[in-house]
Amino acid sequence: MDFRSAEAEARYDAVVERAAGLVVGLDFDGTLAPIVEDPTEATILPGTGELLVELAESVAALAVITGRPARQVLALGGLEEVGTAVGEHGRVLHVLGQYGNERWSSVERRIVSPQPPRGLSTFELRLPGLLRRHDAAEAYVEDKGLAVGIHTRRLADPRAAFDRLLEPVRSLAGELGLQVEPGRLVIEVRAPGTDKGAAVRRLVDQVGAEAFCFVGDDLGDVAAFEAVHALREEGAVAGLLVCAGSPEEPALRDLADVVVDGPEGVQDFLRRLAADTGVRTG
Ligand SMILES: O=P(O)(O)OC[C@H]1O[C@H](O[C@H]2O[C@H](CO)[C@@H](O)[C@H](O)[C@H]2O)[C@H](O)[C@@H](O)[C@@H]1O
Repeated sequence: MDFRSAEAEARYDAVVERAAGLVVGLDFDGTLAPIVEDPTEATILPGTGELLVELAESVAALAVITGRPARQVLALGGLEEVGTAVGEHGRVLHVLGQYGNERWSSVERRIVSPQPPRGLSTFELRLPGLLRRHDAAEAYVEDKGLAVGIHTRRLADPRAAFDRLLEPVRSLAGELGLQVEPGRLVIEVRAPGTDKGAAVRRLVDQVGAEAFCFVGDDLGDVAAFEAVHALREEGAVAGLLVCAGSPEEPALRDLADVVVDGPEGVQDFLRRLAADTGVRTG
């Protein structure tokens, strides 16, 4: 585990000190689940669910905050079972899907979701033509209900295809009042109006959090990093930012207090946090 400065180490100590009021927010793909070629085959790294349950004993709440649909991440992460075990410790697991557009908790156990955004069905109708015109007809299109993900990972030159598509997708999405969310070899088109930063702020209010630790790996997590950073500057919470590092996406490294090596490194971090907060509250 690599603290980026002495100040970062002090921030770790501050969130551990406030463990009873700490919310730990985690991204899914690239953070809890290793990146794989086929998005339908991603699964939480074995052992991480158990670590989350252990950590729940000594913190206020856990939250998985993801671009995925809530229903999908509950299945891929085995999070219904994790939520049940977290509940046995008297704690809550929150799952915020589609960048905070969908909400599930281990207490209510139902997904609250808005209607698909206006313009999304038109976008989907026009997308195949756009992909053909930009030599990316074989891109994998993920229909997420409230959003569409255009994946280039399985194309011959994934980065070049991503770069070719980004501006035309941005332009069509803008025409239809939709928001573009670039990620790791994926361009997502979704409803505007919320992001992972808003989801973090809502959780802080809802839980009455005194500390917030967020762990993420990708561009969609920048808003959450910025929210924790701002809340920390305002003195509202103690905050810690952890980057699940990868050679593919360096954007979060410079914003983070701690850089770990992908989902395996996240496991090591959670193990240490569970041990340190356990000592504190046990
Ligand atoms: O916010 P996240 O939990 O990180 O979700 C972001 C998007 O992740 C998924 O795509 C990424 O993971 C795939 C599986 O490893 C990989 O094939 C793809 O290249 C990555 O971009 C997911 O498919 C999207 O729906 C999520 O929004």
